Amino acid sequence: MRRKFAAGNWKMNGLAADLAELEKMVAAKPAPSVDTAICGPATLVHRMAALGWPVGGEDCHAVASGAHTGDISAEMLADAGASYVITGHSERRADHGETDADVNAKTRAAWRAGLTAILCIGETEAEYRAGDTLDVLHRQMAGSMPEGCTGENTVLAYEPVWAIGTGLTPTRDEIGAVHNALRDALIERFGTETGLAIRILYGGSVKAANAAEIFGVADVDGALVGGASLKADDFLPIVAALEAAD
Ligand SMILES: O=C(CO)COP(=O)(O)O
Repeated sequence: MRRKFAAGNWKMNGLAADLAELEKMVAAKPAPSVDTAICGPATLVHRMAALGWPVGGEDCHAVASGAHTGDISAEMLADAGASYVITGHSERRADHGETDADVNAKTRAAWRAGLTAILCIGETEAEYRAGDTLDVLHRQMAGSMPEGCTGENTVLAYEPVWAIGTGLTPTRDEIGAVHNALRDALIERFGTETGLAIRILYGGSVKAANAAEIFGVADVDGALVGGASLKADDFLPIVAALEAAD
């Protein structure tokens, strides 16, 4: 039985003053029946973790330490109190040219440090319009997901690039068809037990207003939430909707 999971991604947002939002979330003590986490900027991870809410990084380097100015290793995130790290977010793939092989290496780095990887895949608008969504996702999964994925060390996040920060989302049927195909692909690659254990999150313009509808789709195990995770008043209703979902 997969535990539902509501994860936030603060992206390049968050100053010390914004920790007050996380404090509000902690104070609300929401939904013990679902997993929650906020992935925050590296500058805040330590302080976020100290508040007692599960925390993740947004990226990590593939190696543990060394001459890589400005980079953060998975071990550093774990040392700062993180339990998760996002790998392969489309903004890193686009802004930093990260390839599936890079994402694969970063995901293995996350495991090495004892972190759970929230591994992101998703098609661009052009790929969506061309009807190539599943081909793209299968290719990204094949390249980005290392051997050894389990329900504990990896969470898969389907984030259509064209739905991120745009207010657009695929239809329920489209999300359902994609998540169903991803589940089949996980089972084929990792076997039935593991394929059924790996959680698949949807991400892209999830808000309180559409959360219940999205969480009602089969094989949606939760969400990776960007903009609506920055404020407690936006994120907590999403967590509540996940808890209420069948
Ligand atoms: O990229 C996302 C989460 O990783 C989604 O961002 P938005 O929820 O702001 O669309």
